[in-house]
Amino acid sequence: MFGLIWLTDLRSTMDTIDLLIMLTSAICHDLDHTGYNNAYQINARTELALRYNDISPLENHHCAVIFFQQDECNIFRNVSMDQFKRIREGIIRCILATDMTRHNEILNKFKSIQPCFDFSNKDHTDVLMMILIKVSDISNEARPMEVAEPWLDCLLQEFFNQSDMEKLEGLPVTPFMDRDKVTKPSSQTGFIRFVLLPLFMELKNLFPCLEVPGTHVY
Ligand SMILES: Nc1nc2c(ncn2[C@@H]2O[C@@H]3COP(=O)(O)O[C@H]3[C@H]2O)c(=O)[nH]1
Ligand SMILES: [Zn+2]
Repeated sequence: MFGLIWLTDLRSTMDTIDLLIMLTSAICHDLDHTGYNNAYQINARTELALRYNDISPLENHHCAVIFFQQDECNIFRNVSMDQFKRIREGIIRCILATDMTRHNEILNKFKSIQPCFDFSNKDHTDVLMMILIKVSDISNEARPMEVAEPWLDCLLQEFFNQSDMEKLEGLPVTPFMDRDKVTKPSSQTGFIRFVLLPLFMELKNLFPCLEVPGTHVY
């Protein structure tokens, strides 16, 4: 997120509260993650799923953890009431946008406003902020291989751990997490082609400076 803000020079088009919202959301967006995704939470009827009525249980939890912090851990203790209201609303919007079941909804919204994007229109910048946190969230593959691959290995380990648990508990097995069906290349080619690139390409259309010369994707 920090890199994206710099590369797209958002400091000249968005105000500092929005930058604070984006950076804080990026840092906190997976706070206290259990390592099991929403589908598991819902199918296993975990405490989180019950608490949040199956509605983005993880993302609701990550976000709530931020605002439960008190005293010296409350990073908002010095902001005014009005600023707090705006920051809280923005962080909730950004973190809830990281639920991948909302991927197409948010991407389509961005596509529809893209031709007439206006930085002074709050509806537009709200969608852009959701897109930026989504891009940051799934951007591991945009990093050099020696940085990305160890993190990918951790991700696949987490996936396989979940599908093993689903098998053990007799729950529906999440296909893209099944060690008997997924390999590292098959997982990544599908994810990059169908999820990552369509999202990244839309952001590049708004910010052509994000395209690295000589890497045009057709
Ligand atoms: N297969 C695959 N999935 C990814 C990759 N990066 C992010 N994701 C998925 O996108 C999800 C975004 O939200 P989470 O961080 O909860 O969990 C993440 C993973 O399920 C990747 O490089 N490969
Ligand atoms: Zn998440």
